[in-house]
Amino acid sequence: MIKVIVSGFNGSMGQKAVAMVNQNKDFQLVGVFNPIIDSVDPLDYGLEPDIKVYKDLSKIDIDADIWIDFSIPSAVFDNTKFAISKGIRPVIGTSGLSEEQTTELKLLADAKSLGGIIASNFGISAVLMMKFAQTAAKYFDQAEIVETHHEDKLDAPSGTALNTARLIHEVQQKDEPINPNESDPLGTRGGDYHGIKIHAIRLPGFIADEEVIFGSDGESLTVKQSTTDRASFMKGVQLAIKEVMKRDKLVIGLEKII
Ligand SMILES: NC(=O)C1=CN([C@@H]2O[C@H](COP(=O)(O)OP(=O)(O)OC[C@H]3O[C@@H](n4cnc5c(N)ncnc54)[C@H](OP(=O)(O)O)[C@@H]3O)[C@@H](O)[C@H]2O)C=CC1
Ligand SMILES: O=C(O)C1=N[C@H](C(=O)O)C[C@H](O)C1
Repeated sequence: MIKVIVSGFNGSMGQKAVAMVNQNKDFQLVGVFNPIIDSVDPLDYGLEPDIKVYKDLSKIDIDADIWIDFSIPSAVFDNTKFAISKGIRPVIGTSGLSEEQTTELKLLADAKSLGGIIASNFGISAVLMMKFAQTAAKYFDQAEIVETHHEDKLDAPSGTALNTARLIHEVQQKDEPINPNESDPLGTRGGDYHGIKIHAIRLPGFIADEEVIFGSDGESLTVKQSTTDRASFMKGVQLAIKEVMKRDKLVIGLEKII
């Protein structure tokens, strides 16, 4: 039985993660964490009475194999560092980690031979979109990314958009802006990652969509995915949990293991 702690347990994704863990016969929910809660009574959250509810990281003292994190960008680094320090394998979905933070976490986990994953997106459609985009980047020199999310999203660009841009850049290895003479007083050309423009839309009526548009002389190619239910992320989380239990390194990106 794989023992799991869910951090950010009562958020939109945390609730899906708790439900998934409870439904999977190979997993056992042992604890949940969120510092911004009033009660530590599991019954107040519809949890079984033996589940430990924590609001203080330093008080987490239970035996656990996996730390699932769907919290907030400003907290995920400290949460992950804590999990690694306790030998709990991190399965991190929270966005907002910088490249430096990600590298530091990888070094910490690898030094302890601890398996884990930081995945910008656990959705199969998004992972395939990123893989297809990386393949297309070999044949198209120019790409722009448009990501659309619900209006409560705290960070922009999305972790998925940033990871897509990284994967494209890995192949293209370009660093210059496409048109350095461009005038854009309103910032309408979007963010710039090594010449790959990223446009972030925040609107009610959406969960998470992304399209990657490639352009070349006389032709274009669009790779697009849409998320219409957060439950879709849980297939990837389950797969990641089982996979990291067999590994001794921190993996960056679900696309590296499927
Ligand atoms: N990788 C993936 O596939 C996916 C990643 N995400 C990412 O997951 C994260 C969570 O998304 P979502 O569930 O929609 O957001 P929510 O705001 O719904 O949930 C976040 C939860 O974390 C809680 N929280 C606040 N501070 C901490 C802390 N220090 N430690 C633990 N929990 C804390 C919040 O509490 P309170 O509300 O009281 O502040 C809230 O309950 C985001 O970064 C999002 O981008 C989302 C979907 C898929
Ligand atoms: O905040 C979200 O909702 C999502 N966040 C992740 C991201 O930043 O890419 C994954 C997905 O896009 C949903």
